[in-house]
Amino acid sequence: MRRLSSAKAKFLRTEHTPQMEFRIAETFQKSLENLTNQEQKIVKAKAFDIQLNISGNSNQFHRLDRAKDNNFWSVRVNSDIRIIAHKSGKSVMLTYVDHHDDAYKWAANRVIRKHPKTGAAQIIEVKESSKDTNIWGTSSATLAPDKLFAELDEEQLAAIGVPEEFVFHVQTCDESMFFELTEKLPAEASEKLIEYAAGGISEDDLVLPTPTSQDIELEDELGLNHPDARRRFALVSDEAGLHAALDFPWHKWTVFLHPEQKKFTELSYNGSARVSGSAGTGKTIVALHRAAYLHKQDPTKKILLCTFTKTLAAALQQKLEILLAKDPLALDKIDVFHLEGLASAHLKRNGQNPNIVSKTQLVNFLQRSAQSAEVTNYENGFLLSEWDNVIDDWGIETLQEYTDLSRLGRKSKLGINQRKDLWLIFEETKLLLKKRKLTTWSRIFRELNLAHDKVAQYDHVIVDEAQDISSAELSFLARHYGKKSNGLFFAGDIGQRIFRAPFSWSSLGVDVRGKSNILKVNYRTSQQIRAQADLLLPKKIKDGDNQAEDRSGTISIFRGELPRIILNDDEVSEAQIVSDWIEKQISEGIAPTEIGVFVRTEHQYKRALNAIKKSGNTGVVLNYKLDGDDSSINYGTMHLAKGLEFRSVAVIACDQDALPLHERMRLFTEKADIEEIERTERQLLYVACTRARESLLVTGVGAGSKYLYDLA
Ligand SMILES: Nc1ncnc2c1ncn2[C@@H]1O[C@H](COP(=O)(O)OP(=O)(O)OP(=O)(O)O)[C@@H](O)[C@H]1O
Repeated sequence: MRRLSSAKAKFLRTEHTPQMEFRIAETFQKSLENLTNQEQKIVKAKAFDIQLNISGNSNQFHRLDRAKDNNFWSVRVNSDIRIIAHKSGKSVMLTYVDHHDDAYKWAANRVIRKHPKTGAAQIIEVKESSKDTNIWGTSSATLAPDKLFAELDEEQLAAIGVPEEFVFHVQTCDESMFFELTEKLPAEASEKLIEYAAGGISEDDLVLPTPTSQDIELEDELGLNHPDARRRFALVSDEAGLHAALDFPWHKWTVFLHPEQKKFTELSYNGSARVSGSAGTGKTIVALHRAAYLHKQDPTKKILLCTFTKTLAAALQQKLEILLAKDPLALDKIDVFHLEGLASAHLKRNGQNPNIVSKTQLVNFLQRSAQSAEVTNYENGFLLSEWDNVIDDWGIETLQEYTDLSRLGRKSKLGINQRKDLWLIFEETKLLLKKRKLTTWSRIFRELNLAHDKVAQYDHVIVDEAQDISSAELSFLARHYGKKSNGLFFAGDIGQRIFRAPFSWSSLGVDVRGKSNILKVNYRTSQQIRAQADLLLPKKIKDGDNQAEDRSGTISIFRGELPRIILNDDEVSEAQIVSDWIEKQISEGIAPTEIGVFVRTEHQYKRALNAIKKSGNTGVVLNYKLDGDDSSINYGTMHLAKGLEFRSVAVIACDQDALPLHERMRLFTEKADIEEIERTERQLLYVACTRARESLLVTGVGAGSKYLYDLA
């Protein structure tokens, strides 16, 4: 009879525990990324093998005798590569993968343990370090004249999840070591410290949150189910989940959600709810996960994930395909549309093909109507804006309705006589539209009735970039889906409203009060870029229902270079600056497709293209399919940038008359209207700047846009 080593025997004794749990640690994904494609392939195959045979693969595991944590085991992938797995209780977790010696080295000095205060599992690197030796080899005491966290005692640091080994280093950390330190700490502790250092929280906030009844219910031996741990150690319950984790290891969002993101993903409510947060805080990620989550809860339900432009819908579809790569049935049950696309598809099914009036036609009609009504003291732009935001969007059909209207989104107070004059123009325009059998999207949404269209009967509707929804679109959604359980879910940032005037959602029966919350961790943008872009907007912004959203206290989880804001004498020198910047990005290994160049209007495209060409590259205008070629730099208007992201972004041609756009400003005389335009122009610059992950350049010519002075 062959005797088993005691280690293997112990493994076998525990392996038949019912309902073994399989997990992937974030560190595993990260290490997988560092392997070659070929190596990744065989590691993935082995990972699937482990998952499939979770209760019967003991002979693949070899305990690491010299590791500090005796729950670490190695799994042979080939003669060179080893997976490091952690096994405790009923959980098997892949934690690391590398070439043999490096994998063993990684495991030798690490332990996974439950934080004594917070109860969350953490991976800790345990060095043979005494208190006066810095974890990175230098003496922190001598490096830290301005200690950032000297005021915080051990108790407070423990309450936010700082592991015991790091307490001294946190207490002696200064600004120069700050990010190096926070990168080594568990995310929950880093985030609280970043927030504290940025002045966002006081010492009083650094207390242990009271566990909820659900936390207590989920409590486990190692703390792997703790909400803070789940963002590092993802439970993978099926093959599709493992595919999502392994096929796109750099897309961490597919498996690791912030506890707040998870909360919103799984929120249950009647009617409507909303998740907010400044740019890059993962609202779209919540929208995607929520769609997948609702499908999993009940695969018979139909789900609509929608937004406003084709470009954004294409971006959502791409991400959904990543999240559900191996779950075609789920993909089938989740439709992604931009709202006009949804309406078009419905009309087509009914054999209708509406003739939508173009902007040029509309301006022409308004102009002609003004002449025939002999009311010529209003600019075309003003008429168009009044038409779009008031008459058409709110479906105003009579002078009475117009005079009764409480100017919802519009801030200016048009007197009765002015409205009477203007009504002559709009009434005539309506007639012209009717005569030519033309219509508008707002009219379509107001009249759209999907009651008998089975294809469009959705159980759950999720709307991304909801800050730019029109009243006609919102009332359409509310009519059809607003009363259902988990009917409408909105993700958006009112600080990024760039297309529409604000209006009261509650007046249309959409009440998200008490069912909305704000995400505060920015995953996209470096601390430096985010902090600077935030200077453009007030800390609190009110929505159309007068509800204030507090944007302060948002933190970024990584650092980068400071954004550069440069004013130039002329366009030639601007092109040189931008071209040099592009060359620098490329020399640092950033691919052309990871660079975006944005301008205020299409008229400025030439400036973008000149700079791109000067750097020796080719440029391509961003298109809605997001299928630019593999070697060109994307450029486009700031509006087109919405919802997208690039490693490096240049926002150029920010001249005095471009931001705020002079052509737009001169249409209005009322202070309130001008303020509203100023707000959206500012927000537009904020949107463009926050597309940048690592590097941001903002340029203008001459005196430059006044907003650049706030940004600097
Ligand atoms: N939990 C997460 N883990 C890792 N990365 C994340 C996570 N959540 C979001 N991200 C990443 O952060 C970036 C921003 O996410 P997302 O686009 O969802 O933000 P947003 O709030 O919708 O931004 P915007 O308002 O600018 O459209 C994306 O690159 C996304 O992959």
